[in-house]
Parts: sequence; C-alpha cells; structure tokens
Amino acid sequence: MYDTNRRVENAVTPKDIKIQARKVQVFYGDKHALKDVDVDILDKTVTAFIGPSGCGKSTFLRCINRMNDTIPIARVEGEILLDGEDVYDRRVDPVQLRAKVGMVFQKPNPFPKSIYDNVAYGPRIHGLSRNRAELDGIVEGALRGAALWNEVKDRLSEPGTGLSGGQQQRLCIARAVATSPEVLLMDEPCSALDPIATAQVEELIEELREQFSVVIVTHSMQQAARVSQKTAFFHLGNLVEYGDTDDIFTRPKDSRTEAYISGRIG
Ligand SMILES: Nc1ncnc2c1ncn2[C@@H]1O[C@H](COP(=O)(O)OP(=O)(O)OP(=O)(O)O)[C@@H](O)[C@H]1O
Repeated sequence: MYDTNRRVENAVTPKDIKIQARKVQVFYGDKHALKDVDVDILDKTVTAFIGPSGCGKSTFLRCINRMNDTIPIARVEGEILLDGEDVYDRRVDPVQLRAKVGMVFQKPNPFPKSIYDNVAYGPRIHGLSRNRAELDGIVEGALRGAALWNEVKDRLSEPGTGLSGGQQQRLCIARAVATSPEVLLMDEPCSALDPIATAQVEELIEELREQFSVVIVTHSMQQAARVSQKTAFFHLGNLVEYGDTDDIFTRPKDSRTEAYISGRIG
C-alpha cells in the first residue's frame, strides 16, 4: 500500500544506538500524556513518529532536547540517554543540548534577521568560529547542507522572513544544521509547505541522515514510508509498535497499528 524506502540496513549494533528512552512518562498537570515509552533510536537513520492527533508524538519529540522544560506544567520522568548520557542530568545545560539536538518546527519560524544572521545565530552564541571568515564558511556550509545556498547566496543580507515558505523552512534547517548537531528533530516540517517544497525537504532529509540521526513527526503515512527507515506508532500516550518502516506498513503486529495505517482509527 505504501511505497517504503527499501534500503538494506546493516545489522544493528549497540554503537548505532544514538538515543535510548527508558520508561519515559510525561504529565501536563494531571494529564498523563506519555506512558512508559521505551525505544532505541539509531544513528544515521530517519525515524518517523506516527499516530492519531493527541497521541503524544510531539510530546515525546520535545523530551529528547528538553523543549518540554519550557512548558511550566510539564513533568518528565524516566531516562533519555544521548550516547549513554542522561539528557535530564542536572549537569546538562539545555542550551548546549539543543545545539547537539536541533529542532525544526511545523511552521517555518526564521528570526526577524537577515538570512546570514539566522544561520550565524547558533555558531555565534556557541562560539564556533574564531573570525568572520570562519563564520562565513559555517554559514555557507549550512546553507549548502540545507540545499538553499544557490537560491540565497546573492541576498544573504536580506531578511529571512522575505523568503518563500519552503525556502524559510530550509533556512530553519540550515539554522539547525549550523551548530553541527548530532540529532535533528522535525515536528511536521512539511505541513505548511506545498508539494514541491515538501519534495525538496524530503530529499534533504535523505541527505541529512548520512550525517546524523533524524526524527520526524508526520501525519502523512506516505511521507513516513518515503523518508524513514524506522517507524514508531503512538496511540493514546503509548508507543504501541516500533520497527522497520517496511514492516510497520506492510506487516504490522498490533491491531491498533493495522487499524491506523488502514485508516480505521485516526
Ligand atoms: N502544553 C500543553 N499543555 C497541556 N496539555 C498538553 C500540552 N501539549 C500537549 N498536551 C496534551 O498532551 C497530549 C499529547 O499531545 P501531543 O501534542 O504530544 O500529541 P501529538 O500526537 O503530537 O498530536 P498532533 O498530531 O495533533 O500534533 C494531548 O492530549 C495534548 O492535549
């Protein structure tokens, strides 16, 4: 039914595991939004989170780079290990963590600054360059990495907000990529884009996974099937099923997954 991204993946060894979630629970006040989530997310792999609205996909995504810290009523329990280190350890600085675990949101949200300054923002606050020439190099590299360089190289001082929606989303990807992240979290990154811009971002995701782990929340099962190698299906706060994308879409083990992918729940 779905055209999955069939590439032969090598057998998984522990060193391929980038993120380990153990018994992760999230509460918003009294609401128990995420229940006992255990999952291993692989390096250099695209993992899709799918499931009906309100099932906890974005909540779990936001646990990984501690964006839930910014929601006063949110409480997170359990462990999320990035390369074996708990991201909720008191010694972890969330700002440093978010440079390593970048995020792209549903609606493109460039800063009200120039194209150049949008991309240079992270490298500047994290002191990643010693001089302007180095910073120029990082900005160019990130814009090339986000497949935007050729479209903007002659207008770097113009506002990022003046770009088209698809270009703005690739600018946000360049901004995230500029701090050389190890993981990129994408929360419905194409939902505000037209089909052409969506195809460009999907192509980009395929390139980015050569460098790091990409986790994408999507409502489009076709998109999950096209871009991901692993898929996690969430339902009512539970991670119901996780496995190879091909298996989830063609041979789901759980009746709830089967019902969702065949359009009977959602
Ligand atoms: N800031 C918040 N305050 C209170 N409750 C919240 C908050 N964010 C999410 N929730 C609740 O937590 C549950 C999970 O929401 P979440 O946004 O993670 O789901 P989702 O699967 O990403 O949904 P969607 O696909 O609609 O974006 C929902 O019941 C939602 O109402």
